[in-house]
Amino acid sequence: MLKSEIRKHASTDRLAIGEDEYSQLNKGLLDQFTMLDFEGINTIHLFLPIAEKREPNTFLIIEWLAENHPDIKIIVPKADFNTALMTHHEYLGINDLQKNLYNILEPQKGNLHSGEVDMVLIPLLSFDKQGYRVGYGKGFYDRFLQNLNAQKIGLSLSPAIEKIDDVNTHDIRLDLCITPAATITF
Ligand SMILES: Nc1nc2c(c(=O)[nH]1)N(C=O)[C@@H](CNc1ccc(C(=O)N[C@@H](CCC(=O)O)C(=O)O)cc1)CN2
Ligand SMILES: Nc1ncnc2c1ncn2[C@@H]1O[C@H](COP(=O)(O)OP(=O)(O)OP(=O)(O)O)[C@@H](O)[C@H]1O
Repeated sequence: MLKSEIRKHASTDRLAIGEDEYSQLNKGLLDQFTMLDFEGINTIHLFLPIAEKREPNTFLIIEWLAENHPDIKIIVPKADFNTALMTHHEYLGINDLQKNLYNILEPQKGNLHSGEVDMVLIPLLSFDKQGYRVGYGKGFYDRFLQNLNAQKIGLSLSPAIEKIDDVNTHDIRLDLCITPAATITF
């Protein structure tokens, strides 16, 4: 299928997920996440969820990390829609967040992080069996991941689709994708 069609289908399917199902799926996703190997992981970059779009609830992951790996530093992005680039900031807690025009929570005072990141948790609308992903189509993550030497992990509440047909040279493959039912390695 083409990215444009996948985006339509995936957005519609997501909005059909009810509150209870959303909560169950997020629990499954967290269980899978906790099974990763955190040896040598000092810094994790993650997105903050747009709950009304039924994105994976990464706050559960943040809470689990705070409890089980308090030394891991958490970095969150801020999107600049003029340049299609993101800046990356230390996560200071929920009180430092404010919604932007797109209803995405963003850090306000968190220091800019320009150092290394060991693991990136990546939002997506859909992914395929080869590890390619489809996002909202602005290329934010493709640009960010381009020169990044980190474990690239997609988070998805739905399983892989067969194939994205219009993969291009900008598209960066995931190393892993976590779903509520399984963690897939590419
Ligand atoms: N939670 C989260 N944060 C993220 C991303 C993401 O996918 N999820 N991004 C990943 O790149 C970046 C933001 N990317 C975005 C790209 C396009 C639109 C946008 O055009 N929104 C329109 C229509 C969206 C739709 O198709 O529903 C809108 O809200 O009006 C918003 C955010 C950075 N932060
Ligand atoms: N590294 C890059 N350099 C320049 N342009 C890029 C780069 N990566 C992606 N783009 C451009 O960004 C646009 C969106 O790319 P694509 O359709 O692959 O988005 P996506 O993967 O769904 O989005 P996202 O990464 O925001 O979730 C395309 O026009 C693409 O050419």
